[in-house]
Amino acid sequence: MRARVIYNPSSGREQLKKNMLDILAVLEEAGYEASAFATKAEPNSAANEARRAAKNGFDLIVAAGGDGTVNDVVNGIANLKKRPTIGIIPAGTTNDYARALKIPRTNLVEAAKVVAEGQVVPMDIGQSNEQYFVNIAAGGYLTDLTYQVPPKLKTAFGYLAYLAKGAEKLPGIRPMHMNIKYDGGEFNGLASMFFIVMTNSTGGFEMLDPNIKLGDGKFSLFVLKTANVFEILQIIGAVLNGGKHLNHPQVLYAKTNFVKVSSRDQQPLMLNLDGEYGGDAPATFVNHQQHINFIGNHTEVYEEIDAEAKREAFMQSIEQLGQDSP
Ligand SMILES: Nc1ncnc2c1ncn2[C@@H]1O[C@H](COP(=O)(O)OP(=O)(O)OP(=O)(O)O)[C@@H](O)[C@H]1O
Repeated sequence: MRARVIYNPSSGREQLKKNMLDILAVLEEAGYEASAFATKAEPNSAANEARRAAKNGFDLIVAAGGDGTVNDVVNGIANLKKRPTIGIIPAGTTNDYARALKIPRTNLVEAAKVVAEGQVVPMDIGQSNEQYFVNIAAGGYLTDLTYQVPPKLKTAFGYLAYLAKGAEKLPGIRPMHMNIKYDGGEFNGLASMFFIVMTNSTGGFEMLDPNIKLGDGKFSLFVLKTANVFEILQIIGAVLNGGKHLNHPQVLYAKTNFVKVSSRDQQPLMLNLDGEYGGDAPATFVNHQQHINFIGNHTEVYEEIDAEAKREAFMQSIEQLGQDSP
């Protein structure tokens, strides 16, 4: 068995570099022939290496860095027929996906040990047009504010910081026209943003959707129908209060395996995939059920589905998309 550790040498105050020999030793101990690749500060560096390693038959790719590195590694291998298992060693400023998989986030070598144990969690992967995302896709007028939130604030308060930043800019907030089609429904009207969530580890919010079940092939779709800051703060309060936001009159909530978004607004409806700018609407989001095996530290038993069931579910969503097209 061969493992390729793809690490971002700039993340986590260079701790990865310092611990790399120990990390490789842990993997070797577990029976892997392990090697490491340091990413470069250029687009797709991790993606290109992940793709190369997958094509060369590596069994395990370890994404060592923040959420950006995980997203990049996934984008490198998601459209390959034979996809290696992915492990994570969290070392970024945001490590939401590692948290969702219950990988230790304070000690890099401990994280490597969990990866070496190799408990597989088949995870759904989202696709937006040609790009893939693992955790969250969002869009709207507020979305561009994520780029203005300093990384430190991002860590401490996550999406709360992001929304607070929005609240601070109250006069600047306005709803946009959005048309959002999903399994069993359609929203057509004004909204300030939408979220497509795949885990319950998204920034400051630990429980955006109490009904989330990893690997079920469903997105959790939220449309925030208001741009009124008091209502938005009320909704945030309801989220923190244990899921009361699901029934809030200004929140549309649905479980769906596809989402199709367009806008007639004069401003572009900007998209954000796993925290990075992901182009503008129109966009089609599809869910590839249990598409990539990640390593997690879960005690729950996952209901694995077979290839035929996955294919059927995917074809169904594509069919529905086709019917919805103008
Ligand atoms: N050698 C490098 N030097 C500087 N930047 C790099 C290098 N390799 C990758 N990067 C950049 O690091 C970013 C990804 O960061 P990553 O997600 O790993 O951790 P992070 O900086 O903590 O960010 P995040 O907030 O997503 O956790 C990408 O923008 C990528 O281009």
